[in-house]
Amino acid sequence: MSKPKILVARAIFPETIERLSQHFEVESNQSDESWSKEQLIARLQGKQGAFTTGSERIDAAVLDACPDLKICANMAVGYNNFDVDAMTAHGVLGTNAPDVLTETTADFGFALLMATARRIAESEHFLRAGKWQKWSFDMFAGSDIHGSTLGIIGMGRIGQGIAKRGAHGFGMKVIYHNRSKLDAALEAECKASYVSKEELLKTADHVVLVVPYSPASHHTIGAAEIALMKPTATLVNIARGGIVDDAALAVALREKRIAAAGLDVFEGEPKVHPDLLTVPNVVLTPHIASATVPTRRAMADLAADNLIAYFGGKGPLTPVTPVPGK
Ligand SMILES: NC(=O)C1=CN([C@@H]2O[C@H](COP(=O)(O)OP(=O)(O)OC[C@H]3O[C@@H](n4cnc5c(N)ncnc54)[C@H](OP(=O)(O)O)[C@@H]3O)[C@@H](O)[C@H]2O)C=CC1
Ligand SMILES: O=C(O)C(=O)[C@@H](O)[C@H](O)[C@H](O)CO
Repeated sequence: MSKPKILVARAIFPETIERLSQHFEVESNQSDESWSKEQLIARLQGKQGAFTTGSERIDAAVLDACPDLKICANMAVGYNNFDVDAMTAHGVLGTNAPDVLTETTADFGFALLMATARRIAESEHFLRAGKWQKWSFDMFAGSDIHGSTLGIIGMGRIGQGIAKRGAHGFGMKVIYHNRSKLDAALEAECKASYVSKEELLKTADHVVLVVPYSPASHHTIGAAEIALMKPTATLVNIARGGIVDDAALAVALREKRIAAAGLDVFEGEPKVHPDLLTVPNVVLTPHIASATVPTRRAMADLAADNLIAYFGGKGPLTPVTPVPGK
């Protein structure tokens, strides 16, 4: 029997390609070229499965043009690159890669918070530029992490990981906002209290965003929300580009309406709003929150496992679209 045909849309570990090749006829983008939508559609012709990353938009145009496609397995927990309604209407399954990256991403969220609040990147640039001539009482004085109030918007798996690090490791008071409240046992584990978004923005010393991107969460933080925050507050976005209005944030940072921001994700990335590149009080990283070697391997393994389980007749492991018969 011939093997199902799959497309691996971006360069990935050679071991993952080897493993997939045991089950599938694999075409892969190991040169990591940037494909246009037309090129993606051309490569997907005759393929029953796709190994995708957050970079490939799977929408009605792609689905209409690729009638053989049955499943797209994302090597990411976020799946806002999938048009879930269009995939459901076309009977194409989507899977994501949850859990395996939770702790690694929470570590990074906390690292970015600390770098931002304690002005680590800004002070390092100052030192490297040869500007350090003397000690002074307020040189790069930032804000404290320990004992401060941490506000988390998007208190899911990763948000809870950050909350535990803050509450148990740094004695922070943790407040959070979701559309729904966590159950009491989870709140106790995270030492966290539910508040409205407005109260969170007004009272938190540090606001961390870990909410998935959707039309409902578009510009969760814009000029009006920033205006509610303390002038000494920091804002960290490890969620997705589009959760923050980057243009409004750049203005707020320049005018010191909040103290600082740490951003791993950007509207229209890999492009970054030019004004963010020129304000000093922001730490910018290129979407690397899940980037440790073991975690990237685990994410690739889970995406591959989803394809293998589905074509092996077991059904997808971590579906994000409805699964027929379930
Ligand atoms: N920078 C990076 O490299 C990475 C970024 N991410 C991002 O982090 C996101 C979260 O991942 P994970 O924690 O595993 O996901 P979860 O689904 O476990 O958590 C998401 C949380 O957000 C809340 N939420 C969803 N929509 C809204 C909304 N409109 N307003 C307020 N709260 C909302 C949910 O609660 P409720 O439904 O009650 O609202 C839930 O608690 C991913 O979707 C991805 O975009 C993840 C990994 C790495
Ligand atoms: O999992 C997610 O949602 C992410 O944002 C990151 O872990 C990925 O690196 C990125 O999406 C590429 O697939």
